[in-house]
Amino acid sequence: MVRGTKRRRNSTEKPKAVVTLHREDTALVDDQVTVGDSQCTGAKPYARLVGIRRGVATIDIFDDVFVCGRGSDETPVNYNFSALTHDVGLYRFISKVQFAINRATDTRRIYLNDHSRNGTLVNQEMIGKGQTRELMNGDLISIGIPALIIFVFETTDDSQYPEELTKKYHVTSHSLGKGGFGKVLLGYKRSDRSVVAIKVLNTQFSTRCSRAIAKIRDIKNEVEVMKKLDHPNIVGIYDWITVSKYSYMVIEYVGGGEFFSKVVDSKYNRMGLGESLGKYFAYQLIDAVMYLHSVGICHRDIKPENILCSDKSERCILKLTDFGMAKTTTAAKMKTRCGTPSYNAPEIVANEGIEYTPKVDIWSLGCVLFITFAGYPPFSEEYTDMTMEKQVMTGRLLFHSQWRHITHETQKMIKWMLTVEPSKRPTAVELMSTEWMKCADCRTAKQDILKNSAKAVKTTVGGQQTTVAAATVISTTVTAAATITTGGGGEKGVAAEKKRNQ
Ligand SMILES: Nc1ncnc2c1ncn2[C@@H]1O[C@H](COP(=O)(O)OP(=O)(O)OP(=O)(O)O)[C@@H](O)[C@H]1O
Repeated sequence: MVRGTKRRRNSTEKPKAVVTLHREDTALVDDQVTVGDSQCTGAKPYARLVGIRRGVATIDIFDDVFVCGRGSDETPVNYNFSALTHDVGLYRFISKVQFAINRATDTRRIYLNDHSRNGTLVNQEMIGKGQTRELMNGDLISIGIPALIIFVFETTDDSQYPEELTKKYHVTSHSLGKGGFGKVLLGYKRSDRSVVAIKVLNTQFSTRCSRAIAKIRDIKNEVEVMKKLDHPNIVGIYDWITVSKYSYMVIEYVGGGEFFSKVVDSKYNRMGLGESLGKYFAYQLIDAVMYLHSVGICHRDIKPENILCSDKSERCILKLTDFGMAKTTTAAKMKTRCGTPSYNAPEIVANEGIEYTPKVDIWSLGCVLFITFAGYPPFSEEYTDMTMEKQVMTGRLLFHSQWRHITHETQKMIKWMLTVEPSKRPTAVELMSTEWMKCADCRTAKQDILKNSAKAVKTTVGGQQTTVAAATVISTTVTAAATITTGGGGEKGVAAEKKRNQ
């Protein structure tokens, strides 16, 4: 069994928010901004409630006490939600006085006081009538139940984003995650209110050496690759804006977090996702890679961290992302040693400067599927009997007890993908044509992908048509990111590997 190390959370590390969005419903705000009296005096608002529900305005806050609720003659409020009276399901949750925003006159800290019986939630945590919570930039405010997110709370500092970006997109301060280059923020398109993810990339600085993204040229390559792609299992791109030393990639919002978190989820007991669910995901990933290779793109960094889940449901749609290492195979020979060590194919590990092919993606995919079915990594420095390089170069695989629940056919397929000799390794087309990929779970996956893409809308990116899921929000899950703090075996092995690879 693989022995791993615990991923310790730094005491200063803040939990990461993961937002799940069911696109059917989203459609953000009307851009109307209601303002307090102070506007007449030319004062600046100290905070803003960004409405992320159709009909809910974005509200600039000037007053030290700002009350939101249905209101009545006896209980006047600053914002009365009257635009939501048609939305009976939601309106019934709103109290006459739902909550108040308070700014302390001395410390200038900002608080939410919950006044309602149904309750107000901050980042999906119930505050409760009579209780108070300090608000932070980017906090999500819901009413009654976690899914009914109404506002993103923001302290105001508009100046940080360039007009080229803000005239087309509203950038909230709600962080979806952090990468080696910077951050990923929740935003929405001003034109149709659909939700987007905005990657803010510092073009002069990258903390992650493994990622060739520090230079504008490399970001351009990533964008050019993404613009060529149109597949339901690949994250779509809407826009790319570069101003001064920052680049902003506006991409499809995928709200279920990394596939990595799914495979290490304690509910699977570190034993893998099992045959049925594993094949459901295998179909989607093979389909994505088959498409990529058919349009002459090699990803070169396939791993669970670069696959996002559409939502938190068990059978979600997977989307391949992070094309920072991708290469157009028709344009140039691939020789560069890149990718993530424990997912790299032997021909990359050999580092002999010999040209390799898109089969390197099949190897990485084999590693991902091995982990998916078994819950532990096929190659790892945690195996102390031989170096990781040797494990990869010899294709040595350890099959622990969990494989007893996986069919021989599946095991055969994984071994085929992890064939050391590239010419004997299958192509994605060959994998897709096997009987193995004709199972009921694969058919279900196919139907689910189709259903998901039926909800897609066509958006123009740089003159090209890109399919992106129709963003219709609401139903967002915020969870702490500390999923990998305990446990052993596979979870620790995979988690440790992830840490090492960063
Ligand atoms: N399209 C998206 N929709 C929603 N959340 C996203 C999206 N893209 C990224 N994220 C979130 O942001 C986090 C970091 O994203 P990203 O993939 O850009 O960085 P990374 O892969 O960790 O770093 P690097 O790009 O340097 O390798 C992800 O783990 C995910 O939680």
